[in-house]
Amino acid sequence: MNVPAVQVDGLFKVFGRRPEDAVARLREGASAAELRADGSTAAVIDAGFSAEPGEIFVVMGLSGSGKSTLIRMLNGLLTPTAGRVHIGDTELTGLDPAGLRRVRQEHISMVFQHFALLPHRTVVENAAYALEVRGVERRTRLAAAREALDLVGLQGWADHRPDELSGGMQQRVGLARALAAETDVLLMDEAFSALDPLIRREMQDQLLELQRRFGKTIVFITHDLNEAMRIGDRIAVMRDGRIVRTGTPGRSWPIRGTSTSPASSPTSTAPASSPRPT
Ligand SMILES: Nc1ncnc2c1ncn2[C@@H]1O[C@H](COP(=O)(O)OP(=O)(O)OP(=O)(O)O)[C@@H](O)[C@H]1O
Repeated sequence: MNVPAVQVDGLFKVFGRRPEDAVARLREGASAAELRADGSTAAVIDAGFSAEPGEIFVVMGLSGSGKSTLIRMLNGLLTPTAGRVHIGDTELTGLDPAGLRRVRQEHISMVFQHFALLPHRTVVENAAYALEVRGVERRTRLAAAREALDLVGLQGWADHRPDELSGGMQQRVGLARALAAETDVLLMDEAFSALDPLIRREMQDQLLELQRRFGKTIVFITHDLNEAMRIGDRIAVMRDGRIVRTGTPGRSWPIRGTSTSPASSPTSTAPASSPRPT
């Protein structure tokens, strides 16, 4: 199958009592603050975008703006209150649990901020984990995991335990796990945010290099404007649950106010058409 787009239409997630009623009120113009007064949290409000094949689509916003809630709806970890998520032609939001599991296993990998490695397993077993869940036979999955570890520069570390590795190396294992799974959609939730600045930059470079080679569809969450500008083909800015701006990094991207102010006129631009800043 070709690498699929990740498409989001009219997506809402409300926590609290009677979330569907809250969505109806939001659609009628109620504000998130009004809902909060009634005990509901509107974490994602009417989000829409399409992350295209081969693109790194960055979602940037301050803490509490709804980024994690949004990305968790992209792989079905959270069920939207309203709206749709498509992975290619498959509507995620319309699948039963077994169908959802299948799409996740075959198409979607997630890389987390705190690595999510299994401490009692070796590095190679961790890198092979997604394949194990998929039922791939041990020898085949360990061979694929070793190849993926080579790709992220961890040759020689396969038989160590995660706690013998630095933070940067542990996150490379997280990346290797995603690569070994050979899924075409990669969801990264603040994946480099726990790393110190030099290592973080190295990881950004590594991701760009891997992306040049494999051309997946990547949705990358960050609160860091520099990171967004460095790796994003396009950047969506979230504020108080809403995507307030989508644009292409470069000279035209208005840096001032992107992280906190609402956009005066959100623009949508074609993916991957302009060079990345270096
Ligand atoms: N399970 C939940 N129940 C109730 N409210 C929640 C839940 N999960 C998130 N929220 C609320 O939804 C809003 C958005 O949270 P979310 O974690 O998605 O934001 P974020 O941009 O990822 O922030 P951070 O970077 O701090 O994780 C916040 O007000 C948060 O308190």
